[in-house]
Order: sequence, then structure tokens, then C-alpha cells
Amino acid sequence: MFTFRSLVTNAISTIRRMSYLSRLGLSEAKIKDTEKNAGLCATLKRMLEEADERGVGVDKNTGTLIYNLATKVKKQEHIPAIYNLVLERKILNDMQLVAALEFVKANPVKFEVPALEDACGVGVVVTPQQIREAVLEKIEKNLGQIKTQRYRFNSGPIMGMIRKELKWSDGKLVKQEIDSQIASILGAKTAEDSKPAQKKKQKKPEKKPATVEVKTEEPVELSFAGFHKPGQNYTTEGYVVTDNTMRLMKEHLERTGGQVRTRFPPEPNGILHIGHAKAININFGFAKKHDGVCYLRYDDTNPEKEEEKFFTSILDMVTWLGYTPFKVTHSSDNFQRLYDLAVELIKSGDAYVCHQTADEMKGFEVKESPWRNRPIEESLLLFEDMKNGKFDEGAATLRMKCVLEEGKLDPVAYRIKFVPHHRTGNSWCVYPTYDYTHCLCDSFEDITHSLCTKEFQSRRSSYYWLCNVLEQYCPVQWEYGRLNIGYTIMSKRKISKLIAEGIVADFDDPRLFTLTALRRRGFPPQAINTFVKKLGLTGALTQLDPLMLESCVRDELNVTAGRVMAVLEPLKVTVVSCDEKLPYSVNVANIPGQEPSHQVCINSTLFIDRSDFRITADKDYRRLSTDQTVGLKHVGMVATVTKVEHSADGEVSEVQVKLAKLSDTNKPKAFIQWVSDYQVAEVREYSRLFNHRCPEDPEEVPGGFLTDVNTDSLKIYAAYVESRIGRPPVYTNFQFERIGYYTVDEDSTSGTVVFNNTVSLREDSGKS
Ligand SMILES: Nc1ncnc2c1ncn2[C@@H]1O[C@H](COP(=O)(O)OP(=O)(O)OP(=O)(O)O)[C@@H](O)[C@H]1O
Ligand SMILES: NC(=O)CC[C@H](N)C(=O)O
Repeated sequence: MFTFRSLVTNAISTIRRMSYLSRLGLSEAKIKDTEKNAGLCATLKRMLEEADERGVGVDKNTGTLIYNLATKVKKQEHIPAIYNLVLERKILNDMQLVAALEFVKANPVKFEVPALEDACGVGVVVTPQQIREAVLEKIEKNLGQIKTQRYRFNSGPIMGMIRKELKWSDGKLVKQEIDSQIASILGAKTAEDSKPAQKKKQKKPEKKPATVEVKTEEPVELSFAGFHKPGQNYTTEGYVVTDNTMRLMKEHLERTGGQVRTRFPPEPNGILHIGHAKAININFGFAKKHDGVCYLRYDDTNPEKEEEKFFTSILDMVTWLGYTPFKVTHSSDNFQRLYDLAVELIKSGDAYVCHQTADEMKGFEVKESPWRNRPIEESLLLFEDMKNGKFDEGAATLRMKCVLEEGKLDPVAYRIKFVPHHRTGNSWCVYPTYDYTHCLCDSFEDITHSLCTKEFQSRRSSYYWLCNVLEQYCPVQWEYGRLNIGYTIMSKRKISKLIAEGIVADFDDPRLFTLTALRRRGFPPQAINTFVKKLGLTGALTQLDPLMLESCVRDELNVTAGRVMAVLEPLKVTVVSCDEKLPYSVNVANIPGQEPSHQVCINSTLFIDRSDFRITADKDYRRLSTDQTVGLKHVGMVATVTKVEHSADGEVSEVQVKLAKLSDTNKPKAFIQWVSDYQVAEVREYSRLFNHRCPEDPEEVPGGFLTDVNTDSLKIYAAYVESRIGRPPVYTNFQFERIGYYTVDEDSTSGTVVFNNTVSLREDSGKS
């Protein structure tokens, strides 16, 4: 309950806090914000006390410098050296302060004060005369523009150039000088000068022609801005510098020659999905861009889930996406080395054998292990017992004495599993965990950038801690956003469920978003790479719409897929008369605007799609009917219906037409595809496997993802396709004119080609 006394005490303490924070010249809002950060408040208080002890007055400028130093500095131990320069009035502005902070960041272990002073321009005086002369020179160079643009002239670039030339000049003085020199050239502002600038009329973008455009765009590139240079690990946020850091870094650089080294580290417990394509592009792409190398490292520390077929298919997919690993390695290559280091970790008192159960360790508010402080000798013996199979599974673990970011205490380094390993057989019954293995394997491989998804951010502290405590070279971990796609699921366990329920055929069912499924559906690897690159390193945390990926696929196939005429539901058309002698052939480019070409031949029997004929046309219907003509693609003919035949059940069974040469007087509303010399092919049409964007979200789908399955996601047609294409190799891409893109499926036989629908021609018709 609030008493009058407590209210008064609170008010007094607020006034006290306010009074020292307000000495810094901060706004009230900033003071309120700062008060929320007890650590920062304590630092600021200490700094002000020091200024008082040394008798240095704190004016507004010094106040701002103090506040900026306290908030921008990454390591508390760097404050005294820089603060000293502030109190000695040697650092006078923010630019110098930033330079000082940069300097200490780049020299984390030791630095001499004169070098620091040099780096932040202590004692460098830029006189008003120097500023005047530099401004004059730039103004003269831009005189023409200044006179025509008058007060609309953008002086920003001049300002930038001068700040570069006269590095420690006072920005305010430079700006004043530029303004005053411009004013002396132009004289007072006129009424015209004060009018708002007229916006340039923007030309309406021209409507895209319906024909195919040849892509001229540069390939999309991922931007890796912000990543550190090899050797500069210690400049990165949160990196921990120890007495060994610089020595280990020097040795690392001697081994690598300063080369960028990354790794793509999948667990070989399933096949890769579209999310992994992002990880592959980031790891291989970054290395490639910097003439570096990327390892493919199988993170094989969970023996029960690993299978040979996964190892093979992972490498297969990396290669398919166009990347070649520098070396293929395995975490298990290092099992002995990792074990030896674990022994060292126990010896240094940084790990212990624990007998808490998995349940006791779960959650975040767990109690400290009662075995945490057991004698080192005891842990050494017990760890050996663990290795020698003297404990049951779950009866003992090796735990590291460190705290994860989220407050989780003492992550497990080793657990017991009586499971033979795919590569090491029965040699081991203790297996290292991700937290123990990953950073050390990165270190052994001299990885410079350990790139992983955001959920590993909370493991950064244990990553750095372990490398440092074992005195191993410590790479830098960088995180990027996970890629998730809507209307599908990617978890291996859930896909297995779909297979078990008979909803999809296997992991490579073209309705899934695994990489093998996308290859089978005809998605070109280049399109997948472009999609991932367009998203960039960050990316939505929510589900992206698959339409974005499909659009990249269309762009790619538009310029690479050969054109073919096909009809999914054939309707027989008999030509009763024709201006040309039948059969009649023409030459058609395989891909518009490109070589080579092929012949299409029309004869007196042809087939069109059922959807392209109606008995009568309404005003929106543009294709063939008894009262409307239609053009036949490529041959320049116009069809007019002369008779319609029906089968016994009343369905249209045949249409008879006469064909006239296309002329200025008989132009039809539309041209349709047709086939004369055809082969029958099986065409599989797919639509989304799930009805909701997030089938795993209980709010969207309370009944669970299995209840959200679209039961109509596969349709099979016995289509007629131009016979000239014969038996094309599996994964050959085609555009079925006016329908969509298709690829040859591996189920094709010597008798029948099976096609999978890749995407429709246009986005809207792709929606199910
Ligand atoms: N959806 C995703 N988006 C981007 N990167 C991913 C995605 N899924 C996994 N990765 C990254 O790919 C690399 C190898 O992944 P690994 O197969 O071990 O991950 P995982 O999380 O087990 O995948 P899964 O989603 O199949 O469970 C890791 O660096 C991981 O962070
Ligand atoms: N750091 C990482 O990239 C994590 C890789 C690891 N194989 C995992 O996903 O569990």
C-alpha cells in the first residue's frame, strides 16, 4: 500500500536520479528511457562523479559526449581511456568519439594512448581559413549548377567532400560557410526561390506487350554488407576477446592466408527443403563472392536418425543448385579430437558429469545441478566410464559450466547412446551435442563466418565460451532469417506423416517444397537461387507466399523452356475445306526470338482443347463457337465452324470447320493451340497441398495440419502433345503454349511420357 511517506521517498529518489541525468542535458523523454536501464544509469553516475572529482565542468557538449560514450561503448574497460580524453577536452565532438570507439574496437587487446589520440584527431586544428578555402574551391567547380538551380542546389555532396578532406573540421562551421558563400553569389532569396519545387511528371509505364521478352537483367546478387573481413573477428558485436585471441587469430591467418571459409552443415537425417536452399546460397554464395571456400559438413552427431540415402541426396542437391563443396567433411571425423578436448574441459574445471534426468534439466528455471561442484578427478573417471559403456542411456551426461543467452544453465556436451553410428560403427557410445560440436568443428576447419539461422542466436555465448575456454581459434557466428513458405509444411517428421497417410507419394512428391520435389516439378535451380537471393539475408519470419517463388520460375522458364502445343482435354476437329493444301507446314522458333526452330504441320484432322469450344459465344468468350471464328496458332489460319457432332450422351464429339488464310478482313478475337501429329501423354496437374497459409498454426487450423489437406491437389489428364518431341530426357522443361510450364517426370516409360505441371503461365491462374 502507498503511504504518504513512501510517496515522498519515491519522489526524492526520482529527483536525485533526474538531477544527475539532467546534468547531461538530456531531454525528459530520454531521461525516462535511460532510467529503465539500471546498468547505464550506474555508469553515467560514475562518469559524472569522476568529472566532479577532477573539477571538470559538464556543459551540454560534454554531457552529450558522456552519454554517447556510455551508450556506444561495447566493453566497459574501454571507457577510462576515452573518457580521459573527453575530460581533458581532447575529444571535442561526436566524430572524434566515434573514431576513438572504432580504434579501441580494432585494437581490443592493447593500445597505446598516443595511437588512440592519433586515431581520433586529438590536437588537429582546422582553422576557419582552411574551411573557407576548401568551400571556395568546391563552390567554383559547381558554379554553373548553383546559378541555374539557385537555392535548390543540393550542397550535401560538397559538405561530404570537405568533411573527408578536412577530417576533423566542425560540421556546423562547414555548413555555415557553404551557405554564406552561396548566398553571396545568389543574393537574397526571391519569391520564386521560396516556391515548392515542382514534381517532375512521371511517364506512365508502357503496358508490357503480350509477347515474350528476352531477359536482359543482371543476375540477382545476395548482399553480404556488414560481414567482417577474415582476421577481424574481434571487431564484431559480442565477440569475446581473451589473452589468446590475437595469437590464435595470427595462427589461423597463417593457415588460411586470410581466405573466407564457410560451411553448410546439414544434419543427414532427412532431405533438403527450400529453406536449405537459402542456407546453401548464403554459405556457398558468400565464399564464392570473396574467392573463398565452403565446406559441406554433415553434422552427424545423432546416430539414430542418419541414413546413407540422406548423405547422397544432400550432396546431390547442393550440386544441383550449382555449388561445389571445397571438401565434404563430417562432424564425426572429429569424434576423437572432440573427446580429448572434453577431457581437457573437465580438467580445467569447466565441465562435470551430471546425473540429472532430461526432465529435470528441461525449462528455464531449473535448479543448479547437485553435481556441478563435484571434484574434477571424479568427473574424469565418470566420463571415462560413460565412454566405456558403464552407464545406461540417460544415466549420465557431461555438462559445460556456462550460461546460454536465454539464461539456460550448463548445456549438455555429451550424452550416452547405445546406437551404432553410420560412420564410426560401435566405436562410441557417447556422442557430442550440437552445442559442444558445432563451434569446435568450425574452429578445426578454420571457418571465418559461421552463418546460421536466427534461432541459433541464443547459442552464440556457448559457442564463443567453449572455443575460448579450450583456447581454440574462435570463428564469428552470424545469423540470418529462416525461410518459410506458406501452404506447405517442411518438417521431415510431418512429411513422413503425409507419406504414411498416403496423402503424398514420397519426400519428392511434386506438391512438397523439398528440393527433390521442386526438381521433379520442374523448378530450375537458377530460379530457386534467384528467389533466395531476392529475399536477401534477412527475410520474413512468417510464411512467404509460394507465388513469389513461382514468379521467379516463370521468369527463368520463359527464356529457357522450348514451346510445344498440347491439349489437356482433346476435342476432334475435322477440316472440310482449307485455303492451303493440307498437310501444311510452317517453321516455328523453339523459343520466340531464339534459334533453333522446328516444323509444325497441320492436316485435315486436328485436336483443340475442349475449353476452347462452345456452342454459342457470350460477349466475354473470345474463342471458337458456332457463331465465332478463332485463329490457329503459328499457321496463320482462321477456323469457322460448319457442323457440330454430338455423341449419344449429348457431348460434343467433333467439330467440322473450314480454314481460311488470315487476312485484314477476317481477324479473329483469339488464337488457340492445336495438335495434328500427336502422342498421348500423362499430364499431372498440381495445386496447393494445404488450404491454409500456416497449416501448422493451431489458430488457423485447430484440427492439426492433416485436417487441412486439399483433397483435390492432383488431377491427371491423358493429353495430346505434338509427337515431334518424342521421349525427352527426365527434367526437360517445356512450355505448353497457352497453358503453362511442364517438365518430364521420372515415371515416364518408353511408351508414355509423363509430364508434371511446373507453374501456370500467369500468376492468377496459378491460384487454386
Ligand atoms: N528454413 C530454413 N531457412 C534457412 N536456413 C535453414 C532453414 N532450415 C535449415 N536451415 C539451415 O540449414 C543448415 C543445415 O540445416 P539442418 O538440416 O541441420 O537444419 P534443420 O533445422 O534440422 O532443418 P529442418 O528444417 O529440416 O529441421 C543450418 O545452418 C540451418 O540453420
Ligand atoms: N549452426 C548451424 O548452422 C546449425 C546446423 C545444425 N546442423 C542444425 O541445424 O542443427
